[in-house]
Amino acid sequence: MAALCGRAVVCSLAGLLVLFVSVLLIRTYTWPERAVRQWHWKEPSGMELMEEEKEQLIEALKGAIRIPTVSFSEDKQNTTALAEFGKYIEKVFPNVFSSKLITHEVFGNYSHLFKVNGSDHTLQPYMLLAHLDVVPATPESWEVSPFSGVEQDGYIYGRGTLDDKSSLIGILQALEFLLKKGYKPCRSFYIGLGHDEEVFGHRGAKIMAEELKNRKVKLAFLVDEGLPVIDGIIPGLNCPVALIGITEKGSLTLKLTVNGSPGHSSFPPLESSIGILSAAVSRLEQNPMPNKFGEGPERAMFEHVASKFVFPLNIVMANLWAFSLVVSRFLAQSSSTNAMIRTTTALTIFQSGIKSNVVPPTATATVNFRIHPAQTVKEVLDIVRKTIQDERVELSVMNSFDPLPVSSHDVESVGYQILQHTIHSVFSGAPSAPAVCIGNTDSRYFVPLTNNIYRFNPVILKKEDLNRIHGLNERISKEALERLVQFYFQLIQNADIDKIPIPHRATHEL
Ligand SMILES: CCCCCCCC/C=C\CCCCCCCC(=O)NCC(=O)O
Ligand SMILES: [Zn+2]
Ligand SMILES: [Zn+2]
Repeated sequence: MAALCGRAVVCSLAGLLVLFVSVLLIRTYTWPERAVRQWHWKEPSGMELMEEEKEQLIEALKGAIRIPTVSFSEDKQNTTALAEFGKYIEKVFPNVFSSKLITHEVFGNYSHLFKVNGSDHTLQPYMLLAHLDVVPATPESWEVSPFSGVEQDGYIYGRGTLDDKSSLIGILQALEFLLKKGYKPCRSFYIGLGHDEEVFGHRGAKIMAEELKNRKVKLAFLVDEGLPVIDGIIPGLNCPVALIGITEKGSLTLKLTVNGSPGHSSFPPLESSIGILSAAVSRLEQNPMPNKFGEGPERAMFEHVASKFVFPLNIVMANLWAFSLVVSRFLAQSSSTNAMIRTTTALTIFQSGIKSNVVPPTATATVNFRIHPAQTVKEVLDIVRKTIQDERVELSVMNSFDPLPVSSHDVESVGYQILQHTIHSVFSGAPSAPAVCIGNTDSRYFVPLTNNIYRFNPVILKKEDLNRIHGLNERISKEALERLVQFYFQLIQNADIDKIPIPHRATHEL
């Protein structure tokens, strides 16, 4: 009898296992049909750059890198360089500045707004954004001087080659080439070039956005800097994938202060302000914010490219209903993937002390949190207070904003489809996926103007390149720069799409 029961249990378990494996395989290998729009894409004209054009482009970027438009803080920017940059783009892109189709305005002394007037006023305009300021660079740690625009082994080196002068020059250069070829757009578009993105954008992009809002401008979509085409960054993903930032993490910057009594170091207090503050920031670092994998758009990103993972990871990614716990733990292991799944905690400034035999009265620290779309500033603050649990540590909010709204990214979404089509064509068929932009961009100020903001940097980035952004030896290959211009060249032309698309069923549309 017992043997019979045992057999029945074994049979049931085997049946369940077969069922489980069948579901996994069915979900993995039968990609669901998706309704896609049959867009009427026109073939963009004159895609290949001539040698002379390639040379012009490279020189244009090198010249831009040599102008040190550094933002140190909101109140400390290299304004001489910012002014010089304005004159530089006027000299390098004469057609953009003289075209009758284009109006040009300056905001906050150094930010630039262009409107390129299209022929069809029934089409809603769109906007391209980039910024001309850069973060500081310490020359002694670089292989080449960060503002020399040096070319070495096929790469142009310098601060801004990835963030964000390449895009700025790419947009203007693409427009310059198009104007030279006699191109006239159907759809109007704006180009916004902010001068203080690296220090919150309050005087540049924010003012531009407010002015456009006052003018009652509504945008079909907006494309700003953001996530790249990643290559080799997610283990097991066997091809480059273009990540389109459909939302952006929120941000919270806190100043932590501990006030103690100053005195002689020969009879120090039992607990110093430095010791108390160190323990507090250490607790924050040792207790990361909760893993939120599956509660924001990052889950859809993995499902989107599930079929591009190597076996057996393709099965895992196509079946996150069963494996999300294990995937989330795996993603937590590296800094770039960890940033996708939780609010991150970065200890960025720590200050105290003036002399080796003086006990300092005060210690301060700055902590920057980038907030996952499934959390809010308030929730993060509550967790911080609970984690520190020390009344002696004063908290003050230096700046904060909640995660940005999720932009539309379905088959009906014109902007997303134009972007996706352009990526597919320029990056040799690379699949794209909606994702969370982990850095913050000027585009957040344009939320009142459009529901369709996309953060995308048209550059292939490998794991070893990640730390070059805001880091040492920032560089872009000449080939990548040419491709970047191709991207804007085609994006601008593809945005002229005017036909109302006919709903259509197709398979395997990424
Ligand atoms: C699933 C894991 C994929 C991880 C991919 C990580 C790729 C990271 C590459 C670039 C970082 C994104 C930068 C976005 C623009 C940030 C601009 C900026 O610096 N803003 C200022 C700020 O955020 O403080
Ligand atoms: Zn940037
Ligand atoms: Zn930056």
